[in-house]
Amino acid sequence: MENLKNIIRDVPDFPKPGILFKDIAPLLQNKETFHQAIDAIAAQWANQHIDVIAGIEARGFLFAAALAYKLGAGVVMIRKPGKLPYKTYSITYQLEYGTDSLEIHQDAVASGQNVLIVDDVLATGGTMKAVIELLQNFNANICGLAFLAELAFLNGREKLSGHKLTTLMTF
Ligand SMILES: O=P(O)(O)OC[C@H]1O[C@H](OP(=O)(O)OP(=O)(O)O)[C@H](O)[C@@H]1O
Ligand SMILES: Nc1ncnc2[nH]cnc12
Repeated sequence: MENLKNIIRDVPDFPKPGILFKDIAPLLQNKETFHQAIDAIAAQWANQHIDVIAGIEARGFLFAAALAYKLGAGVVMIRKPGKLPYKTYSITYQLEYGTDSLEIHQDAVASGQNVLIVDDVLATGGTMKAVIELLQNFNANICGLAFLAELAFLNGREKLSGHKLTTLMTF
């Protein structure tokens, strides 16, 4: 796992001064590290009978689709405002660098389905907390939260207590 961690690039002052951005692009574009990351996250969630994987736009989509294929699940898109064509539920939340909103189709998840929520990076936890709230619109079972990487110094995990949470690496 050290090679996965080492390939993530630090970009200071992006997207705002004072933010140290963890750029996962090098991990994605390398065929060995991308494959290794997907296999390792999938292994953490094998045999959990997951029906759908909810991926968070944009980088979360890359992991959600690959993991869903690997685990035999469907994919649900959680998107930035105004992108989804059908009726939506919406939520506004605080980000490490501003506020944002997310939306989901009102028929995205069926009653009783097992849902895994996936994103690339856990920072303050604001995004994932909002997505958990968004999923309260459905009578679904949130199996857990899967991340590639956690920025532990931002204590995002504290906002997500009560849910099974996995990450491949911690900064
Ligand atoms: O834990 P938090 O503090 O909420 O931050 C984590 C979120 O921030 C990033 O998304 P971003 O909004 O930068 O979108 P992107 O994937 O479209 O680049 C990342 O992909 C997570 O979704
Ligand atoms: N510092 C950071 N690096 C990468 N993705 C992020 N999402 C929120 N904060 C981030």
